[in-house]
Amino acid sequence: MKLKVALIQLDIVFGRPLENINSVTKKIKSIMSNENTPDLIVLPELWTTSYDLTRLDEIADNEGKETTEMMSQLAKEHHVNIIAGSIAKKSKQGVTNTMLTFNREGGVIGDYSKLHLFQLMDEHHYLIPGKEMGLFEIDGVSAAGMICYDIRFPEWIRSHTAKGAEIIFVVAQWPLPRLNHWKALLISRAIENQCYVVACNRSGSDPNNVFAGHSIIIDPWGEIISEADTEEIVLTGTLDLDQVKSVRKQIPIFQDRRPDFYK
Ligand SMILES: O=C(O)CCC(=O)C(=O)O
Repeated sequence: MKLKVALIQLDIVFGRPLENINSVTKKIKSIMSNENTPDLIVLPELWTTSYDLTRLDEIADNEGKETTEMMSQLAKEHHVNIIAGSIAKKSKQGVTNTMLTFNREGGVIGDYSKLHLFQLMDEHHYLIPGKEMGLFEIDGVSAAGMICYDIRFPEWIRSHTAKGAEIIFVVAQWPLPRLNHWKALLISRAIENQCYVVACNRSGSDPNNVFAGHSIIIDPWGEIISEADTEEIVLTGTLDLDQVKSVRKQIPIFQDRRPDFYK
């Protein structure tokens, strides 16, 4: 089983959802007008609003309705799976940083809200954390979604791969000064979980940060399949899911682990 992925590494206009929605729609249509179309498209974290947290009351998506309508329509029209990065989703309880995933029929198959809020970028003052796991199934493959800072918590990712996830999708707004952490953490997560890691970061800057880009696709052996630079790009790659099985057979860490001792 093979899965072709396309990661839209884009610069995001600060606090202007409409402009971002228009430019992402154009990019998705352009990707899907090529001959070699992907099975799956991935967007970065908070791609509609960016980190304009003080204006979330005004610009967060009410129950995620606008994003759901638009992405569902695009997924269905182009018969493509879409991991719609994450958005600021407003509900009665507060605003979450939420990753919505759509299948080729336009159905919502994943709804994961960031568990670990990143204090360095004030998330804990404006957002509430999620309460659910990020597991979903895409074209019959078990996968999980993670949002940016989540990758610093290996136990969170392990709890998903222990339940069968073979691909970890990461959406991010990871700042440039910690680019070395981004790469080291993602490669480590791939090696220790013997899974694909598909990570889409943003490029450009906002009033407070310059972002790293360097979206990346890593195989279950920890090898980099493709990697972006800092600029806007559509990064593509093909995942061969048989490789997950063969690496897990060669070094059977899921059989050998001793969770009873990990307290
Ligand atoms: O952990 C980091 O260094 C970056 C995390 C981050 O930027 C985020 O979660 O938005």
